Amino acid sequence: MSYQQPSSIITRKARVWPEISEETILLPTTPVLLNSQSSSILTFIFLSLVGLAIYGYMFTHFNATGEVRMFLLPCLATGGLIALALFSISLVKTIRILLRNRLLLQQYLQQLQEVENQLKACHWQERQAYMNLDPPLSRYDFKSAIYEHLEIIPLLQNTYNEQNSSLWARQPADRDFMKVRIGLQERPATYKIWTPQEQGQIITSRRLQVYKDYAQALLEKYSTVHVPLQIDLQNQSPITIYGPGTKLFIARELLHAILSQLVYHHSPEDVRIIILAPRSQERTWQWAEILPHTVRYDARHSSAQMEEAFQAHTCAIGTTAIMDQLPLISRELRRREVLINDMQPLQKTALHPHLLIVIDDFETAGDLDQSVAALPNMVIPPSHPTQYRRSHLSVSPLRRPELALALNHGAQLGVSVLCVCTKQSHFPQNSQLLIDLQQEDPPKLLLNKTSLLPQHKIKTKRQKKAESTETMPQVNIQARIRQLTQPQRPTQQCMQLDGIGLDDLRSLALRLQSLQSSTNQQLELRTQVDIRSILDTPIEIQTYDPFVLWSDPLFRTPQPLLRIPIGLTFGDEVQYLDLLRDGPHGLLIGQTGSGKSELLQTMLLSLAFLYKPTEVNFLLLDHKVGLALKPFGQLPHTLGLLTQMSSAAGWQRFTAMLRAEISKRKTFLNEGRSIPHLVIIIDGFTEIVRYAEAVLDELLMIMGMEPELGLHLLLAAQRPEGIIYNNIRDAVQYRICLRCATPQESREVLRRTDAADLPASIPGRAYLLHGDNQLDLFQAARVTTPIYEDRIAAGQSRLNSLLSLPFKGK
Ligand SMILES: Nc1ncnc2c1ncn2[C@@H]1O[C@H](COP(=O)(O)OP(=O)(O)OP(=O)(O)O)[C@@H](O)[C@H]1O
Repeated sequence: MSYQQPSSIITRKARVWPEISEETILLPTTPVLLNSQSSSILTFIFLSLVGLAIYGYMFTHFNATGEVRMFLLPCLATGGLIALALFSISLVKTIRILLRNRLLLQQYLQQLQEVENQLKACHWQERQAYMNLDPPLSRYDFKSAIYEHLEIIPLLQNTYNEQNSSLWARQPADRDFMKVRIGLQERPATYKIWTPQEQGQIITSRRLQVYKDYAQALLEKYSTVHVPLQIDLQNQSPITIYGPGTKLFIARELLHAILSQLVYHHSPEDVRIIILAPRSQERTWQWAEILPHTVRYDARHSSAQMEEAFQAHTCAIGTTAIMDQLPLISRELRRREVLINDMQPLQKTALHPHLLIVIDDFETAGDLDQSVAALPNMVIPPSHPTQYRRSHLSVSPLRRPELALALNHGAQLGVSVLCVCTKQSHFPQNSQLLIDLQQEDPPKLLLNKTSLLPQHKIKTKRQKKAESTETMPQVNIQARIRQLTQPQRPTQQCMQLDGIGLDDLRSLALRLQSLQSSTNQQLELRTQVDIRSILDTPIEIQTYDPFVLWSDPLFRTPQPLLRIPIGLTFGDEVQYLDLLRDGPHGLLIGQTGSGKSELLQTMLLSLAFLYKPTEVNFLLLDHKVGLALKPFGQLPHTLGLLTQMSSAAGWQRFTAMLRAEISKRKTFLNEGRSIPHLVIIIDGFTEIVRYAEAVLDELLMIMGMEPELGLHLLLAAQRPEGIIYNNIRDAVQYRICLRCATPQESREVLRRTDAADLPASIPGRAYLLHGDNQLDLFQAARVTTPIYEDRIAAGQSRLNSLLSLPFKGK
């Protein structure tokens, strides 16, 4: 296979991390049942019967006078009545207790079912989130309980173009840079399940015992999750895959799977791979020769030389190729060492790009050259490997001095080593992580007794658990991941190892071959954007006629309606916000001076430019005097502008207005009439909610209404504030975040801290988190730009001038 020039450019997108719940879910307390006193009723019935029997006996057998008999009769009747009354009382009491216990049990069951639903949701969310981050490569057992209810697109079924936001997404600053999955593991869930202490004396009943077993089953089923198991190629190097005997085939499949994951998630800009493999494995490594990640990396290459370098790759198969490759590796390692030594201690950063040296096993006869008799005892000084270069490779590359720096100081130099070994004696020196495919005992050579202990414990626990829970998938442990340098860290168990076939490898390499990464640094992001420059047809203010534009099919985007330009992103691409696709509801957060008011104006003006008042209406609210929104009150689109909403009365006015509008819309809808969309902008909503708490419910109610009513809320605030924000956040679909005061605030809005790093000197710079989780960085357009300012007649309000123009012909 020969290397082709790349044809498609991949611009890597900003990443959005999935939300994984860390909440603590409480299992309900076992109810304290009351004693039903059924035994006391029986005693009572027995005693009453005995009493009546005695009376009866006396009445019939004693030869008493008629007077005595007369006396005995009422006694007998009274006694009988008292007994009956007492019996009824105690029966009622018992029934009450039984009913109460039944109610308690019903409530307990209901609580357990609610908790189960909550646990199910968290459990699924966590599994789906991790599976989205690390999907399988091609094949997976979709019938397995591990994948139940998950939506999975294997990496090979993805598109390999600009639209794929996960391709080459991992960048050096990301927490999962150089981390790749090797299979699946079972580990404790991120959310916690809390079991309450049992209170008081527990009276057990059969039903209660069934419910307690149910609670226990919930605890066992949901306290762990099956998620991908990752290894850290950057920080755990050297990494050895130990596949003795027949396991060598699986070890090589795993090695291929690791590399496939690596080249999918990392761009060749950030990661370069060098492969050293024996001639016997030529067929299994051919796919790697066309990967953009194995194009020879040489820091000294000028861009003019790059084209020539495209022809050379770093996939060295066979001893001759390896002997050519080793001096190059050695030279690069030395260069990195010099660079690191020259850096000030505080400046020391990981060197770029990260190099991964992959070494296959050299065990088969003929994999290594025969030692040359003339140079049997020659020792190569590590400082001059190339000068003493031999033309034969008689030991595995792992033993070669050229690789000593990579094995001993790889972490500092930005170099990792990943190898396959079939013998413990071949493990590289300083091996940090061992992926042990051997089913039996761990290698004695590297593991002392202390490291066996936790593993033994885990195994026993797992066995016990497997016996007790039938619902859990029963999978064999296929590999054990041991930290060799930190024996105190528990061994991880891999339940399903990844692997990939040669056909899939070839298909992956062919798709990646035509791609090239483009860095965001190459593309500029402007600092000033005039709103007129982002509209599809340039607007000439002096001759602008709104009616012409509203009916111009080229100018407006007919479908989907409500797609408005709001700024420019990298490479002068227009940034759109689609209130239908991304919405209907959204948030705009930005600290004071970040450009919030300007952006609101831009959005309103974009909508007014593009859509007629019969298509879009506005309802505007500002808790302050509303200087920014005031000019828009004159637009024919605007139903109302309410300012100084700092009292409950103001809010009541708004709700009354809104309710009337909603009921009008409902009537219109029932009559089959079309209704314009209503964009409701609330500036300073957290302040308004503080004055009138009922506002929050009202807002949430509006957000829950059916989309046919055409309501679109845009809530603007300076910061995401506590509980108010939390409730709102879940109800909105898109979020625009200008500069935030703190990383925490940014995280609350975007799930990442980047908005806190937006430059304060560039107002209007913002992130847009779309409804489908895509994140875009853009520069918001302005209604009034300094350029435009000069062109407006002196003394005229800048904004009013612009706003009056669109409707002059009305
Ligand atoms: N998109 C933009 N491009 C360039 N400059 C901008 C942009 N948006 C705002 N600015 C500049 O930043 C200043 C502050 O903007 P703006 O008044 O919109 O901030 P704000 O976030 O609404 O502040 P506050 O919350 O205090 O009202 C503006 O006067 C303008 O000079």
